[in-house]
Amino acid sequence: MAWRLAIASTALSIATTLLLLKLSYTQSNLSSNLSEKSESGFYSAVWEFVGVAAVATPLFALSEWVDGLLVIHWRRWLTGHMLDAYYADRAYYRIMLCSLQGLDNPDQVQAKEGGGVVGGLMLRMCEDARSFASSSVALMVGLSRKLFYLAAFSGLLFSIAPRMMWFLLAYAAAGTAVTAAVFGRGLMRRTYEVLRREADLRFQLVRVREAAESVAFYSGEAREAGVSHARLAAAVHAALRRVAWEAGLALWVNAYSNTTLLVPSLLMAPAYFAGQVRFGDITQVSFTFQRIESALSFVVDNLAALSGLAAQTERLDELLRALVPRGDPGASVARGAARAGAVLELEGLSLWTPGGAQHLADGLDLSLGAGQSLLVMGPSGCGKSSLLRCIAGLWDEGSGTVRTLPRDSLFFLPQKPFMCLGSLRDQVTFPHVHTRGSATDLAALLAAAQLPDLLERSGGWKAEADWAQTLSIGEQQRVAFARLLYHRPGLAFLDEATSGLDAATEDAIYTALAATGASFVSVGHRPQLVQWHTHVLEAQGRGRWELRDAEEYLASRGRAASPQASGGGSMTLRRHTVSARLAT
Ligand SMILES: Nc1ncnc2c1ncn2[C@@H]1O[C@H](COP(=O)(O)OP(=O)(O)OP(=O)(O)O)[C@@H](O)[C@H]1O
Repeated sequence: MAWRLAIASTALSIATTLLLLKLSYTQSNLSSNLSEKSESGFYSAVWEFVGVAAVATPLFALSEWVDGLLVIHWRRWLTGHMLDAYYADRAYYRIMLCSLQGLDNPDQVQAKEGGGVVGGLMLRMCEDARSFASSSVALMVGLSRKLFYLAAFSGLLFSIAPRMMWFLLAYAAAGTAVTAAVFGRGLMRRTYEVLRREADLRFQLVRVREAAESVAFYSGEAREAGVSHARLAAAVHAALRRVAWEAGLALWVNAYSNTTLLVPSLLMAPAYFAGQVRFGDITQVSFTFQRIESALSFVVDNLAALSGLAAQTERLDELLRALVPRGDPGASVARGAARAGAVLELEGLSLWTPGGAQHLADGLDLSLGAGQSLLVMGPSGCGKSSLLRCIAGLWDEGSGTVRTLPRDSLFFLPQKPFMCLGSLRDQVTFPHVHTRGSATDLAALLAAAQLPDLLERSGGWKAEADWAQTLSIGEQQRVAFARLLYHRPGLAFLDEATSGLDAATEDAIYTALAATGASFVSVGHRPQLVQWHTHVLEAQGRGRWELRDAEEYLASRGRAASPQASGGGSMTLRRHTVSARLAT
């Protein structure tokens, strides 16, 4: 559609240019007949003018309308294309990882200093695509129209006043060269800076909105306001610098174009006084001169818009480049299908954090059979969630092999619950778009997830709310568990998915999970979780992990927690302290 509209816009540009050319002859006739006091000639020129104007007026309006449609259709295609690239191949996640490492913009320190250029780019993706589409269409249409003017009018001017044509060509070439050299790159840089600083400010405000409650609990307004004000100041500073450049450019453009105002009359006057040309020729030459002058001065007149377009193009290009997968970064984990009877196999798995700063697993071997379950334990930051990231295919840096069931038989409950935009039903069926099963089946899932009253409380399956803000973390974890039951995976992963729940609810949840017969892998800190698993994988530090049978693990813990052991003693002591405080 955009291509068809572009062709229509070009055809209309040609038609309107021809009409303008015709109009210049009509105007010339009008003025000449007036000055020669030829009444009949004057009125026939008037009718001619009315005829041309009657065709030209709707054509100009049609041309505007087609240009407007072109902007909208192109914008729709461009934004749709960028959204596809953003969601394809988990690019949104990859560029988040890259921006954390400051890789989004190889030649800049900006990524670290600005709070994530890619973060800002992502926020402005739709906005940038919209303004890119409108300004590029405006400039393209403007440029093509000027080229048609140039083609149509330069022959005319050459035939009437060749000296003037040469003057114009030389003048415009010099003007364009000076403008591009003095203002071009500088203005483009300033515009880019303004776009970037505005994106930084927006990024900060969105972050505060997302973490509003935490900021409020910390009474962190003053600090966050300080950061927002600093970013606003940076945006204003960038805008002031651009305005200064624009003022300089406006001064130059005015001087440049005003200089040419008198040229046609000055150059034509001697021939007119000598009776060699008619008066109408002077007006026609002035009209033609202005058309050609404006065509040749396209760069001078539109430098601000061109530099804005260049900055927008650069930003979109940066984002598109970030969305394209980089070449193979080197060693990466191999993947395959689990062999018969197994649901998860890790063979000699070595895992690094992205960028390779930390070694999280060193030659880990593990095999989990159907119906078995594994609890991953270890101190905070040892790499428990990262193991799941690697199994899910989010992280790849390392070596060894991961074999699992097919991706659609796996289901991950991440550490931070995610509530999508949409109804309560959407929360349970996410990421499915179409619901499987009846409302009663879904209600049974909520009941199994220990949320029997949520449906009624929320106002039905179609109720929409900001679920991430209105449900407690524990409730969000239970909704996520209902989601897991809905998808009935062969192998489920629960990353501290019950950390917000009391022990009784956690028990009920694991009972429901065990009843499904699915294999599952949990990440957790609480020792009482062990009872629900057949195996325990515990971090030993420096990337080493120990796999044990759950019973063996409990037996060893029992020995360690005997009254003689210091850990058991301190736990008892703490309980006494609490009850003493309560009694007081
Ligand atoms: N995107 C990332 N880039 C680089 N390092 C990261 C990234 N994400 C996490 N890490 C680091 O990897 C290490 C392991 O993180 P991980 O989330 O796996 O810890 P964990 O054992 O699950 O911790 P917790 O129990 O606190 O959830 C941490 O030191 C963390 O700082």
